[in-house]
Amino acid sequence: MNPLYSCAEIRAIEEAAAAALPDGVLMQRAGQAGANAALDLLPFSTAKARVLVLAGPGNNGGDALETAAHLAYAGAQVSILHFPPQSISSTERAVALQRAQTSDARFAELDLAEVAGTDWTLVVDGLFGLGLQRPLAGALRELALAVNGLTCSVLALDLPSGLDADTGAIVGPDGVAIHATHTATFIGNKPGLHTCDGRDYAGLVDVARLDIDIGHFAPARLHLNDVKFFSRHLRSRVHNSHKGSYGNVAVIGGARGMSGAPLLAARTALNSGAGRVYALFVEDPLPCDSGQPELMCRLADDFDMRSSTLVIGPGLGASRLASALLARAIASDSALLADADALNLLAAEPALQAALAQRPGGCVLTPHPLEAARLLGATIAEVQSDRVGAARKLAAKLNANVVLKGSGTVIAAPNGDAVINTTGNPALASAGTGDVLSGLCGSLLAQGWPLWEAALAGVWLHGMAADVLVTEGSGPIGLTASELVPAIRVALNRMVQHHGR
Ligand SMILES: NC(=O)C1=CN([C@@H]2O[C@H](COP(=O)(O)OP(=O)(O)OC[C@H]3O[C@@H](n4cnc5c(N)ncnc54)[C@H](OP(=O)(O)O)[C@@H]3O)[C@@H](O)[C@H]2O)[C@@H](O)CC1
Ligand SMILES: Nc1ncnc2c1ncn2[C@@H]1O[C@H](COP(=O)(O)OP(=O)(O)O)[C@@H](O)[C@H]1O
Ligand SMILES: [K+]
Repeated sequence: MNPLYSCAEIRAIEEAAAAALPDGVLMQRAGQAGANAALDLLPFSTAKARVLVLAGPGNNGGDALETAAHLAYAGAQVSILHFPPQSISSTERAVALQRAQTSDARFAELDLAEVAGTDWTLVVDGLFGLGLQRPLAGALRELALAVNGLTCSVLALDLPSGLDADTGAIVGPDGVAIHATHTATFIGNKPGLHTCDGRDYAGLVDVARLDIDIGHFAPARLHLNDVKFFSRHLRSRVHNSHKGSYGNVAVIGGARGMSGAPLLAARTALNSGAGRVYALFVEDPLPCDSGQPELMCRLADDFDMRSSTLVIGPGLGASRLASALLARAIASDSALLADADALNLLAAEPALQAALAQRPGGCVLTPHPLEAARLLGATIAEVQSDRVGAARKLAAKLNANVVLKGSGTVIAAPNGDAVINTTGNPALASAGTGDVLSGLCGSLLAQGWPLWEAALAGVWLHGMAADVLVTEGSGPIGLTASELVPAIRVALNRMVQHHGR
């Protein structure tokens, strides 16, 4: 189910597969797959298509040369910008070069004005793939910038040049990468295409397995999120049920001046099915939430934490009272999700971290990159330069199911399993959407979902609700966290209708 492989894993699969095949077969298959993907982006009358193929010095360039030859044979007007290797290249690359040279493809000189001034139908990016060693520099950097200024489709072979296949970060400080609209990736899917800058730079991703025997693929520890991972917990409601059947959620937060955050989380918990929802305040509880009077607003200090699933953190503040509430929540036997200020308190207090890590039932943590950086004693840049690694490290350190938020949210379990989410969009980049996510995950926990599946489903539904709202025109600009709440309710009900038991 949607496995993702690291560079090292892909190299190992390729090596094992290549050993059982005649020389050059994999590159030929990659070139054919690249050409097929390109033809899908060209008009039916291929002869009218002007295709610019960028062929780098390594095997990614070999794939590009094969692709160029196929496209020329199909009748397209193909121009190749060829960057020959400095030293001896692979035999298969030399064969691919010969094939391109004997086709009708034209080998062009690098002329940035021509790149920018030609009405290309498609650019094929075969500059660099898994072998990128350093940031694009000099003429290559200028070329990438010129391509990024074009309005035509751009097909990346294996991955957009300049992007790190493992992390999705653009290589180098102030680095550049080719901004592809489509990526034909070879052998297996790669995490870097789906998180950090990957979602922006890879565009639509298609995996070409190159007919490699399934036996060469070891079980993956990293996947793309999939409804199949959690659908068995989607349950239709039975008639003979009551509010007590669907659990209690207590959202603990709301320091003075910060009452909105727990209300958003609590409203989401209620609208995603929890039987009873409490909004608990560190101090000065609101008498009620007039926009959602079903919520029970209370002072947190008096609350019996054993009675509910606990979502602690939204607007919690950093007071001693807040810290004491967090300590009580960690010590309780209730299912626990910690977010926002609870994560900052944890980062500041090693004793709380130790208590959390020893919690028999575990927990869910939902940090954004800054909160994750504080918990890891790292910088935001360090977290973002390896989001999967950071989420796994935090999960192991705190014995927690960690949801590292942002584009391509990463969910990591203490045992090292990790998932990258595929739903969601920049409409979510507004205050309060994280509170909505914590309330949603808390609600699923209260309804009996295990921690891991609640995190996967919560992140998936939260992103799906935003995707639907954007499709309907309510975003990405100006979508508010409150608007997500009814959209999540619809998405959850639809999912139960389709997949529920
Ligand atoms: N083996 C497989 O799994 C299969 C691989 N396949 C394909 O091969 C790709 C991997 O090929 P690869 O290993 O040759 O690496 P690739 O990405 O072409 O780049 C390496 C070259 O670039 C150079 N170089 C690097 N960075 C640079 C920079 N910033 N600026 C300038 N130069 C730079 C580097 O030279 P050097 O660092 O020594 O200067 C070297 O010459 C893979 O992504 C897939 O597309 C398929 O055919 C199917 C089977
Ligand atoms: N560009 C984006 N693409 C996809 N999801 C995003 C993007 N920006 C933010 N999000 C999501 O929105 C939510 C924001 O949470 P958070 O930063 O905690 O906000 P807040 O604290 O204001 O509630 C997270 O679920 C995050 O993954
Ligand atoms: K590439």
